[in-house]
Amino acid sequence: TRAKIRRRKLFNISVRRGSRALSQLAELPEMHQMMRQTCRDYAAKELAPIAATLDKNHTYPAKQILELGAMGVMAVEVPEELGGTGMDYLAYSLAMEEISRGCASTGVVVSVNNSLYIGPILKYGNEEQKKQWITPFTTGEKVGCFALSEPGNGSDAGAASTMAHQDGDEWVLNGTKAWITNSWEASATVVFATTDKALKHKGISAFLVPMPHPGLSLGKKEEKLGIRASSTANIILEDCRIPLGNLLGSRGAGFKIAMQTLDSGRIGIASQALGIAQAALDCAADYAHKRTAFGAPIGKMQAIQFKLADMALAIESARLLTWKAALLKDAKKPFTKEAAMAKLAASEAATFSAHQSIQILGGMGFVTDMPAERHYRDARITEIYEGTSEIQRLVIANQVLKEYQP
Ligand SMILES: Cc1cc2nc3c(=O)[nH]c(=O)nc-3n(C[C@H](O)[C@H](O)[C@H](O)COP(=O)(O)OP(=O)(O)OC[C@H]3O[C@@H](n4cnc5c(N)ncnc54)[C@H](O)[C@@H]3O)c2cc1C
Repeated sequence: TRAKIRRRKLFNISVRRGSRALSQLAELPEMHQMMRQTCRDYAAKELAPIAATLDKNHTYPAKQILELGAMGVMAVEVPEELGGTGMDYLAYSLAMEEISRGCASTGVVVSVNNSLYIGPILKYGNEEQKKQWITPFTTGEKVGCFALSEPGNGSDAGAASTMAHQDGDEWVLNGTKAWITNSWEASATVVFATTDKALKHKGISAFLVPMPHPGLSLGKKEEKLGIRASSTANIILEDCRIPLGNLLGSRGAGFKIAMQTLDSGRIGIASQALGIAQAALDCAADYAHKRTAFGAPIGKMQAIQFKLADMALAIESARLLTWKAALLKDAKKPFTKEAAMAKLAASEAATFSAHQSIQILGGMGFVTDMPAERHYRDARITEIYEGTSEIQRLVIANQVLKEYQP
């Protein structure tokens, strides 16, 4: 009987623990609700009204990034003693969704600073590096970037051809990094370069490089389909010298650092995609109430209702996956598969919803008077960067096959 009671108690505890985690998916803790509401209000008031102009003129949202810094959104996961907000990845995901709902370009600036730049330094940096390379990047005054891709390799990141060799007490970097978000505004970058070519991906190391810096120059700003208020350009390294102490993590650990960074980053991009998808639904549902055809609001027509239902379903399913990936990361459990699933589901929800939103708006969906066409353009990148949809499927399949290893 005692054993039975013990089992029942254990069972109750685990049910209670489980239900606490589950209840986070249904109803967020108070601090998280506050973060979500603050970002939602800010995005509705300060970002949504200017997003079209920022997009049209390719304007970096400098003032808004400073304001987001003051709100604690530029370094959500960074401990308070380093100048950050000291919250978790679920909070970061909520902030990213709401900011991107207002302006997806602003969303990607926030995401690169939080997950791609600060993320690896927080995990692999020593105390001195954290103080020097994280704290000034928590306020929005400085932003960072992440230089992994190259003109010759994106998905196949292990084939990096940028080289780093040691010369006395310095590293000397040579090569070209491609597609680097935030590069034109950044004050520092994490750069991946090969220190030992014979070791292939195990010979890649990560470096911290200040910007601007002698030997580092920028390519032209890419003319993009979407997220046009964020800058994307090559970073060219020609005998770029940095102190030996700017190595991040150990020599040869670069590929692992990059892959782990992208695992986390994908939760941020999933959240950006959710924001775009939600904005597309906001726009379409509002229009469905107001637009009349054949004597009734188009929202009364089942064909339109089914589109709205499918959009809402795709968004809510992807949101649950995204929150689950964030909760696993926060619980320090493996989340590679879930982050890839979240990114895949949310980016496909975004392109699907943006497509349907234009259809619901008809001709008005095709012109810049309404935000639907921008959502459609902005959504597309979420299926490409931080791993294409094909790469997410490979990551998921790898994990699934591991689970079934005979
Ligand atoms: C706007 C923008 C911002 C970006 N920001 C950054 C940044 O800040 N930092 C950074 O380092 N990079 C950045 N990137 C680069 C981005 O991550 C890459 O473009 C992406 O990883 C794809 O690489 P690729 O363009 O070289 O395509 P490729 O790798 O050449 O892929 C071409 C096609 O082949 C498919 N493919 C490739 N390998 C496989 C495979 N094994 N199985 C099945 N299909 C495969 C791909 O899915 C894709 O459809 C950015 C890109 C853009 C467009």
